[in-house]
Amino acid sequence: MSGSSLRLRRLFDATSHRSFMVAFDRTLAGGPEPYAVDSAATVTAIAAAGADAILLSPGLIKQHGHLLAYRGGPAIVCRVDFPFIAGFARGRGEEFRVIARAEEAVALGADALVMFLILGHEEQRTWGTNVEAVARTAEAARRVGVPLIVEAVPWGSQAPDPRDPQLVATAVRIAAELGADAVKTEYVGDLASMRDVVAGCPVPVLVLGGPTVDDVGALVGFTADALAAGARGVIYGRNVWQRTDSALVSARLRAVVHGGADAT
Ligand SMILES: O=C[C@H](O)COP(=O)(O)O
Repeated sequence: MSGSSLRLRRLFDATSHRSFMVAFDRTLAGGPEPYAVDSAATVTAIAAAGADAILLSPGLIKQHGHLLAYRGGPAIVCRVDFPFIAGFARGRGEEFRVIARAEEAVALGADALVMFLILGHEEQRTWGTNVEAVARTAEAARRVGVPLIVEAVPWGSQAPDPRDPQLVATAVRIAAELGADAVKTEYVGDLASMRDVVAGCPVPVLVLGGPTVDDVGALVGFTADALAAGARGVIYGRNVWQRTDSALVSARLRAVVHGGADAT
């Protein structure tokens, strides 16, 4: 078994084979947001909530990695690209820059890497740059022995609907064929379509969260549907940490991801 496969397994629970990952990388491009002004406090709360892994920028791994370095603590996942979205805060887009190489992320203590593959670019040139960056990072990740999770999403300006099942299926398939060890993508809205997305993707599919959903029942419900469709877990950000009832919601999500709890 390769180092990448071995380390990928560490992101998943030994019994459920699923993962409750929490993304705290939004402030990399969005700055200090509500509930995330004190980054150390947010990282500590995410670890206390029982996350299997936490997604952080290189700088936050450097600053706060020690808060996670204990037996049973969450694995550390490093975002290695910077999204030039006309504000991560203001919407979706298609520009990015690679900010850390696989070797650097591993030297910081990362157990896995995350970067975007965005479908629907306005220009072939930027699409080509994105494809090449993912392929090069996948090659470097293989060489270093660290898994690469590609956030494959139809968020480009030319994609009519970021949750279009066909486009989502295409995005994750391209990511896998470029060398991703797992993908992070949209829940496409219904179980049957999500099954097709998972069926066409030869690597584990993890579902992203997006803006905070106030209706916790709805959040838990679509999480359960995504898992029933074959998703191997979630990588949720604001839906975990950008809310007053964060600890409670984390516990419910964790229970649903690892089984034994229904969506109610
Ligand atoms: O890709 C986006 C980031 O990981 C932020 O996660 P979020 O949209 O669930 O808050």
